[in-house]
Amino acid sequence: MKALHFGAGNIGRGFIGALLSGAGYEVCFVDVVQEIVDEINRRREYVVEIADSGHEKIKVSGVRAINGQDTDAVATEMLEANLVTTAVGPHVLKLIAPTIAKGLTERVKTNSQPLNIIACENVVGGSSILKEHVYQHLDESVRKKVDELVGFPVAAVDRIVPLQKHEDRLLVTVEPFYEWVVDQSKIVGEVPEIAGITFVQNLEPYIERKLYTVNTGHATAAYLGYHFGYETIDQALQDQYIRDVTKQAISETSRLLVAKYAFDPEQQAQYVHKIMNRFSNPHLSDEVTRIGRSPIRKLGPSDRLVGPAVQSLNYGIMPEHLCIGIAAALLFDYDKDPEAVSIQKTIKEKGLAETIHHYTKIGQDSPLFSIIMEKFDQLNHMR
Ligand SMILES: NC(=O)C1=CN([C@@H]2O[C@H](COP(=O)(O)OP(=O)(O)OC[C@H]3O[C@@H](n4cnc5c(N)ncnc54)[C@H](O)[C@@H]3O)[C@@H](O)[C@H]2O)C=CC1
Ligand SMILES: O=P(O)(O)OC[C@H]1O[C@](O)(CO)[C@@H](O)[C@@H]1O
Repeated sequence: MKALHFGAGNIGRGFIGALLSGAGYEVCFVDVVQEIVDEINRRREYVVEIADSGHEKIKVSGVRAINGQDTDAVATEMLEANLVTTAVGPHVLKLIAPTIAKGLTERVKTNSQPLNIIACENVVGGSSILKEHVYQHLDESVRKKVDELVGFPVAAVDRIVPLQKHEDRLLVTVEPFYEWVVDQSKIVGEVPEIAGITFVQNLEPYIERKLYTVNTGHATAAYLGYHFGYETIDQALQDQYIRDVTKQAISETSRLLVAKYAFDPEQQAQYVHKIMNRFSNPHLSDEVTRIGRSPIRKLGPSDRLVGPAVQSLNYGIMPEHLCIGIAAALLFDYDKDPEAVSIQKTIKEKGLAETIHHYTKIGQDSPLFSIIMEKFDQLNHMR
């Protein structure tokens, strides 16, 4: 069985590639960083280290890689692949779509075996977004065949993999916990038996639970941590104010998730408890600037902060602490992050009110609007 995986980065090597290799797949990575591609091909293996007191080292063997700019090589790999996965970042999906479309166009000429393409990104509907981009590059006749033979099941992936700072460029340190949930209803052909993937009939509750609990809490702690001068997430969470706001923000999303999807409140509370412990893992050094990266994406209307805040109103929940998270994201003035720079420029040129509406789409008529304005002001005075 062959898996073609786009993105030999932290989640690619540290989670998806390692899990698929362990499940017996021959994994071929596609990346655009030639040094990583060369290093994988030179060694054909790498090590994943588990960040806990045991520091277990797991060897991932039999892997290879190709450069994504070599679209002919990628298309050739797609001819016989049994599974295609991605972990490139939500904004990159449209960039890899033409290559995937080229591969599918070639593949359906000779191969009538079904193929599933799973985007493993922190976004609601990642595989559907990818599918839309891919279809824009397919001829009408090819689309019909792809409709029949190719599935784009959506997925939720959860494993904290911080920035890697090892001499060994392929070594990747990961937290012990992982979860990969895939929408079975969109699988074309037989459901593959892959140890470590949970298949469900409706992914929406799972992706919202993951994004609006893990990522909401992480983002809230990261933006507040940055604001108050902490470097890593475990340092930030030792600050009582940050810890309290983070817990309250996740408790607001928990109330939303329980009301919307009828999750068992006790199980959700345990889920939250486990997540707070994962954030504080002393064996991981996870920078607040990584978790806060791309604040424009993270302030998007359905992403981890604004998405649950807006939805909460429909369930009679006033998400005051999520608004603190949103305000802290608007204060994220990290000059090495181009999205943070854009937000700060917009605030300077157009003012806070217009900036809030521009990025979050929250209107002045929403009760959230004035709370965000107020929290922004309060945080500014607390520094
Ligand atoms: N790091 C984490 O803890 C988690 C990350 N995720 C999601 O996984 C995705 C990847 O995140 P990370 O692995 O952390 O990022 P990363 O930056 O470590 O990896 C992304 C990889 O994609 C490669 N890439 C960029 N453009 C490409 C292209 N056109 N073709 C092929 N490869 C390309 C990059 O060179 C890089 O190696 C994101 O959507 C992220 O939200 C999800 C759960 C956890
Ligand atoms: O990968 P993104 O969407 O930029 O966000 C980083 C977040 O994703 C994770 O890497 C895992 O979900 C968290 O560590 C962090 O909250």
